[in-house]
Parts: sequence; C-alpha cells; structure tokens
Amino acid sequence: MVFSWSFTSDETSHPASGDATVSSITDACRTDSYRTYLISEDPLVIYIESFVTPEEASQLTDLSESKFKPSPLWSDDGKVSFNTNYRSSLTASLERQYLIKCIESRARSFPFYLSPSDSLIKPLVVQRYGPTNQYRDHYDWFTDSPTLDGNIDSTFFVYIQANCTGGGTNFPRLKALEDEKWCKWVDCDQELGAGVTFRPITGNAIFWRNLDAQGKGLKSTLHAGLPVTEGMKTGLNIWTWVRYDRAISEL
Ligand SMILES: O=C(O)CCC(=O)C(=O)O
Ligand SMILES: [Fe+2]
Repeated sequence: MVFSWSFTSDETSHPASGDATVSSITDACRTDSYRTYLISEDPLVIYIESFVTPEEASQLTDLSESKFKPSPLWSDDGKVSFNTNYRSSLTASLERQYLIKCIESRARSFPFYLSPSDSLIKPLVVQRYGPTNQYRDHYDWFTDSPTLDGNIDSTFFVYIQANCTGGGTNFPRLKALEDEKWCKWVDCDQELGAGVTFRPITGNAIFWRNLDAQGKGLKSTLHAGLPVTEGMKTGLNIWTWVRYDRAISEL
C-alpha cells in the first residue's frame, strides 16, 4: 500500500483477438454468479461464495507465477519495510490485462462496496504462503491517512489457491459465529475467544469495510493470515482506495 503506486480507475476494454481464454473470461465477465452472506454488520464483513470461478482462480494463480517477491509491510505513513517475523509470504503484482479488468469491474459493482463515484481500485496483488508463512495481526487501513491523502476503504481477499492446512484468515475481534451452518467456511474447532477464522477455500472471498462513516479506521477489522502448516495458500487482494477529503464528506 505505497501511495506512490499509480492508481487505476476501471474502464471497459476488449480482449485481444486470438486470446485462447477469451470465451471463458468473457462469460465470467458478463455474469456475476457469486452469493453473499452477512457475517458482521459492524464492522461490515461479507462472505462471498464463488467470487471467482475455478478457471479464473487458476488463471490468476498462473498470472502471478514467476512474479513473486518478499511481501512488504507499510508503516502508518505508507513507508515500506520487510520483517519476515511479521509477514513471511510472497507478493506478486499483476499486470492489468483482460481478466484483471473483469475482476476489478466485478468488485466495483459489488453491492456492499458503497464507494464514492471517484474511488479507486488499487493495482491487484497476489499473496502466496507456503508452510510456516503468515501475516500477523494488522489493519489494512493506515492510521496516518492524511499524509497519504486517502485510505484503504474496503478489502476483498479472494482465495485463488487453497491446497493447504492452516492458513485461515483470522479476525480476533469479530464475535464468534455460533450457528453450525458456518462451519463449512469457518473454523469451528478453534479456541473460544479467537474471533472468526475463515478457512481458505478456492474461489471464495471475504469482503470488509475498513473505515467508519467519518473515514476513521475500524480497530474491529484487525486480522491475520494464520500460518500455513502444509501445502500452499494463494490469495488475491482487491483494495479500494478512498481519497481523504471525500472519506470525510461522502462515506
Ligand atoms: O492471508 C490472509 O488470510 C490475509 C491476508 C491479508 O490480510 C493481507 O494481505 O492484507
Ligand atoms: Fe490484511
């Protein structure tokens, strides 16, 4: 989340002719067949089943191969550092080709993403975790947002590869979900008081809003990528960015 990244607004584009994957991507672009489930109202957390299709998930994974570098951390004013004790995954930045634009436009039209019309979607990034890799408790929002001129308004975290044990996404401050119907997506065996831990399931996503109505970061959105114990977990981050002046007046 470095503020010098170039932000992109969504725009319609067309596939290059001769692209072998065009028909499946075009279909996926046309129909949004995901289902949404309310996990928490405050903070707003929505579980999204099938946000991406299995084909899209594997294409996104393929697009990120060979691009992985150590994952950065950001200080409150947006400066980058590295600390593998805190965050030991790898990160790949994706080029903005057709599939990426489809996913961006799906995110943009997501009904719970109540964005001001000029809010932006940051360049998409993929996070990869092998055994022991994790991202400890953190917020996606910046505490020193005035310096950055804006903040991370909402997050979609999409599991695009989940051949792993462990590696859940834990929100320690969310109220535990008591109904057993959630157990297909959340860890129902965890200790009491551990909040909510979503299990990595390919294609599914978690969406949450990071800021309150005044544009202030919500501490209840604290979350972590728990250590993977075996196998591989790969996730796509879609971060939406709201400019600071509008965060105050229009969120
Ligand atoms: O790996 C996860 O489950 C969460 C990742 C995350 O929180 C992030 O990339 O900001
Ligand atoms: Fe995060």
